[in-house]
Amino acid sequence: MSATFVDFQQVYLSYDDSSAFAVEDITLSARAGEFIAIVGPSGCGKSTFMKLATGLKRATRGSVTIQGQQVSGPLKFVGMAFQAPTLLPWRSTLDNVLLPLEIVEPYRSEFKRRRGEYVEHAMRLLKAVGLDAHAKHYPWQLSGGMQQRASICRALIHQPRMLLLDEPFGALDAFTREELWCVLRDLHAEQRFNVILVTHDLREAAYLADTIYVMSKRPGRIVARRENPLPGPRELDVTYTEAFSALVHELRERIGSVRSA
Ligand SMILES: Nc1ncnc2c1ncn2[C@@H]1O[C@H](COP(=O)(O)OP(=O)(O)OP(=O)(O)O)[C@@H](O)[C@H]1O
Repeated sequence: MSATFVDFQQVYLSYDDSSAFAVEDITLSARAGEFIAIVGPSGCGKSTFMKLATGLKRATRGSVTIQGQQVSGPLKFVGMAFQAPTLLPWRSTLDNVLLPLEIVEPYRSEFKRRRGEYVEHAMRLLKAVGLDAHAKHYPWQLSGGMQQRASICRALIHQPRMLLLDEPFGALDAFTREELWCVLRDLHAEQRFNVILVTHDLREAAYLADTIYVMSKRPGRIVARRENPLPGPRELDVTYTEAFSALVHELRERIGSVRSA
């Protein structure tokens, strides 16, 4: 069993310092390399949870630690990707992927000297997601799925120990989404970074995550924790099995009972 990587202990967050909490009593821990998914109804606090995990927001009460260190400000060893790929339109795919290295230390001060090495690394990532032939293309020359692949490469370029994904595949068609599930599965299997995936898509959570947490509506609380019974890494065929459907149904029921509560 690996050591704990992310640890939330009775965490509360209020945006306006009132007693109205956006999230309440969150206790959760993830092992190093674990892939967790957070699912729940709209507005339950999934994005708030992300802000707490990256240090963008500080807990009003309780403690958030990463590798045993209290989180007290924005963390550098985190990569993030969101529903909108947010690539800069005037930069090529390759230059978009390199962007964090031009901004974040210690890479920034080494950027000019080590550019060749950084480009090699970016090209390896682009190859892993099938985009190496598009490195010189601009975002407007890429499909939505290709842009999202590029934004995942950008999130991984500084070899983060933790990858935070907020509905990263929400805007994509079902086929592209499933293709990107496989891309993410393979990158995770190879590099074993921690992943926190926030999603409305229960199939996505059941396919990708080692552990799935269900949150209640505001104030967001964790109402269920489910370890994925299906051995990983999973092939897409698993999504047609009874065991997979049973897991998705179970999650749906838990969310249903949260919504009607
Ligand atoms: N900056 C903010 N200031 C005040 N309240 C906020 C702020 N951000 C979020 N909230 C409130 O906190 C609660 C949780 O919001 P959050 O965005 O974390 O939910 P979510 O589960 O990610 O929602 P969705 O699934 O719709 O994206 C909501 O009631 C929201 O109105």
